[in-house]
Amino acid sequence: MTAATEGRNMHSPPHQHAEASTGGSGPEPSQDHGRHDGGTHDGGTHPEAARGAGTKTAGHAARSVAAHRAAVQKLLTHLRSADRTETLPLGAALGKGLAQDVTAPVSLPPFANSQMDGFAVNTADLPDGGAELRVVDPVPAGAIPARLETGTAAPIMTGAMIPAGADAVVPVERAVPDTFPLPGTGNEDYAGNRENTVWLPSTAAGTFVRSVGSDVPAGERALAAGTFLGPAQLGLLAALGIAEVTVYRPVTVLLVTTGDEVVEPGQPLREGKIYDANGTLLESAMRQAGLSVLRTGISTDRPEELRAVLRANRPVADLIVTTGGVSKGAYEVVRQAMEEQPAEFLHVAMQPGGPQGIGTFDAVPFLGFPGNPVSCLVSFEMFLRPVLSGLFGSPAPRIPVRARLAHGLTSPEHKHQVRRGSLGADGTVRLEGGESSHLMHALAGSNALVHVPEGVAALAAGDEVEVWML
Ligand SMILES: Nc1nc2c(c(=O)[nH]1)N[C@H]1C(S)=C(S)[C@@H](COP(=O)(O)OP(=O)(O)OC[C@H]3O[C@@H](n4cnc5c(N)ncnc54)[C@H](O)[C@@H]3O)O[C@H]1N2
Ligand code: MOO
Repeated sequence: MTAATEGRNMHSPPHQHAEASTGGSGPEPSQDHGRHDGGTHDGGTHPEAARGAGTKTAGHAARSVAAHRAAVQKLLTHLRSADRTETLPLGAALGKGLAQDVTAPVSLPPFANSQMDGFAVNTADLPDGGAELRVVDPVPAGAIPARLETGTAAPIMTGAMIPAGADAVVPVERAVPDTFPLPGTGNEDYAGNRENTVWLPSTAAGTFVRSVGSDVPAGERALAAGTFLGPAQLGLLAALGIAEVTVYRPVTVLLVTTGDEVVEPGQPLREGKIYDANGTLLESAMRQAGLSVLRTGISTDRPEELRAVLRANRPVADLIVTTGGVSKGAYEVVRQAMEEQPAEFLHVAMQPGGPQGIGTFDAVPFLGFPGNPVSCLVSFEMFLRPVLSGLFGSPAPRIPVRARLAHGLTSPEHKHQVRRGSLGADGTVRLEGGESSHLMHALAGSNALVHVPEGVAALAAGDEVEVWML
């Protein structure tokens, strides 16, 4: 939105919300206790509060974060369908979401084996006080050993099959002598001494034996549909002998940034213009989350141009995401481009990222994120990322951790505030920058989002908060 249109917005009539297209989330309880101006709690020091000062807006209650997330989920649920899956070799499946349950085709381990380099024994041969046992042929990993006869001990290597008749392994360090016979020399030890026997201490049955199926038995569900495939999950599939896996195909996002004031990085910056941060910021966040992203270049503030861009590219898009042009002005390009479409523009009780658009454009799901860069990333993290995680198992969900604030903060009581911060190794989190959503430098110096839930107006140093690592 340009300065000129901002000026005009101050005198524009209150915006009437479009018919809700997503439905389903039902009437929202009032979240904002009569404040609908998109400003903050601090009585006008926040730039966005100053910008909205004196503006009277329609008395619609803000939608809760949970309700908006549910609306986003409803908008995208149809993308979780069998015809949107593909079967890939394990090496290509990193970071994808598993589309079907995987049942273990074999047991892990597939046979009982030794957890130590030592002597396979029958514990009945080792009474209290230990016993001297005759040493028989060693069992290397990969071999099928002969049955262990009563009164004998078989040198056995880690991972080698436990001989029939043995029920425990004594580590070589606990044997006397604590060495194995030289390979190919029968019972001779490394020093060349004739050692036909070894003394072993008393041992409980099962000691250092990795029993068949103790990790996962054949026939059991090894991974559930919707699991994020990281190194550990792919490693498990490999251990089970599975070479290919069925995953969800990436969602393709058509990402369009807007604004007459916005220019591509690398271009000369004329007066009154700013560089497009949102395109790179969101494309990066989306690609990191496993999405396929199509960029169109920056749309001007002319709605017919934006509509043309969206129409030209919509056939390849599973989802359209725009930035900017969604707040209260009369000349907001995204709102205007969506006028004939089943989309609504509303306020979520969240800061930043309050103004949001949601609906469809020519039947393609559409999300309109606000123009401020931090608002864009917070919108992605609060709505799109968790919904995609829940539907497809990819990206991996953010793991909420508890941390102690390094210093106090204030927050608009009627909104869920998302601050940016740095979580240190000592478990304290330091806020980076203020609450304003244009603070890219502070965002770039952060490693976490800090959540201050609705109903909280102030927190002190040492108070616990929920933090999401970025
Ligand atoms: N009267 C009101 N005014 C505003 C409200 C409100 O509730 N009532 N909400 C404020 C809040 S909060 C936000 S966030 C913004 C959202 O506005 P828009 O989505 O319409 O976005 P714009 O006005 O186009 O831009 C906002 C801001 O972000 C800058 N911008 C836009 N695109 C980019 C980009 N690609 N890269 C970097 N920066 C970008 C733009 O220049 C503006 O400074 O509305 C408030 N106003
Ligand atoms: O606070 Mo706005 O919600 O800056 O995104």
